[in-house]
Amino acid sequence: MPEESTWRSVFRNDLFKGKVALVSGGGTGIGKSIVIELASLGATVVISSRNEEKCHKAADELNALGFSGKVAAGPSTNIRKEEDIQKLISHVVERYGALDILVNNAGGQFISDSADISKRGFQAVVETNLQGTFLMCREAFNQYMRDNGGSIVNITIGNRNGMPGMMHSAAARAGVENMTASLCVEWIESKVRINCVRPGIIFTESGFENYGPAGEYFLEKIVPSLPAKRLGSAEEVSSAVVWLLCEGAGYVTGSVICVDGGGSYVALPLVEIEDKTNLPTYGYLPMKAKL
Ligand SMILES: CCCCCCCCC/C=C/C(=O)SCCNC(=O)CCNC(=O)[C@H](O)C(C)(C)COP(=O)(O)OP(=O)(O)OC[C@H]1O[C@@H](n2cnc3c(N)ncnc32)[C@H](O)[C@@H]1OP(=O)(O)O
Ligand SMILES: NC(=O)C1=CN([C@@H]2O[C@H](COP(=O)(O)OP(=O)(O)OC[C@H]3O[C@@H](n4cnc5c(N)ncnc54)[C@H](OP(=O)(O)O)[C@@H]3O)[C@@H](O)[C@H]2O)C=CC1
Repeated sequence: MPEESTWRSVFRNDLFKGKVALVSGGGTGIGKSIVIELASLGATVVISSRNEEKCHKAADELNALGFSGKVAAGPSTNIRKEEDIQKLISHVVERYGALDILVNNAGGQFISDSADISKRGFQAVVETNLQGTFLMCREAFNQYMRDNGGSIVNITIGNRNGMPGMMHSAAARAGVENMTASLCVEWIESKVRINCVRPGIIFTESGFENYGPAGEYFLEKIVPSLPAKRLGSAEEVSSAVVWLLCEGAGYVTGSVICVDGGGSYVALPLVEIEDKTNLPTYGYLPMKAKL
């Protein structure tokens, strides 16, 4: 047991006191839950997304709940646009004097068979999730973290077994995870740590609203196949994010934490596959039809 005078748990209320954080997509769902954690632990948090009004509403709501003044909406930002990102990062650095923490949570996709995804559709998803995350990281590094250090978490998606029906997003997020592996080495000299959190299926009203009946399919078909037998909560994601961001994770960089109730380790029925043998067999022993 360490001496009492030197003992201090990493889990304490002022963990992020004096820190300035930026959470993209922080006005809704998982992002909002990350904002609540960071502000509760003392950080000043800027949130941004395309819909500025939504971010102002969320900031007002959270400040009224007791985070008085700790949460602020930044300018409207589409992470598909480089100039929006440059303006957002300079806004944070100029107005708050720092950018210690960046959470790249903004992202999304539509559900589609891969054969039906147009070039524009594929580009839109890659620009949002891979290019957008890269440009946010690059600007945060160039405008602040290169000289001052910092911590970055990128939110990805449960893509270990691919993701039939959301191929474009799973591929883009795999790119984010590999980019993270490169950046963690390139930027360690600047004392920048960068990690990913890979959520499985997390219930957020905002997220599921996008999917209509496809969202219902997820709930009905996939949940019973999940080892945890339930969806995850936004709070279960945000608690992993704040741990990665905090000083207690000081030796963790380039890693990916799965928050998925074990979903990565089973084959999920993400698409219906017709019950007939349609892959031709190569071999000499006669096989029974169903084996
Ligand atoms: C453990 C394991 C767990 C495994 C299981 C894991 C489950 C994961 C569950 C994940 C949940 C979430 O991510 S929840 C988060 C959900 N939230 C979101 O997705 C919101 C953000 N998404 C978006 O904004 C959109 O999806 C995105 C495509 C990125 C941008 O859309 P925009 O309309 O702005 O794009 P545009 O530039 O106007 O359109 C470009 C083209 O995109 C295509 N396109 C856009 N929307 C389309 C649509 N609904 N259906 C078809 N095609 C579409 C068209 O081809 C468009 O071209 P034209 O036709 O020529 O115009
Ligand atoms: N819920 C789930 O099961 C899972 C979610 N994820 C990922 O977690 C993140 C949060 O999802 P969740 O909270 O569920 O859903 P939300 O729809 O609430 O979150 C997505 C956020 O991203 C913002 N956003 C989307 N596109 C852009 C853009 N081009 N520029 C700037 N902001 C953008 C949205 O705001 P606005 O529309 O105002 O721009 C919104 O606030 C997303 O990246 C999602 O893909 C990953 C795995 C599973």
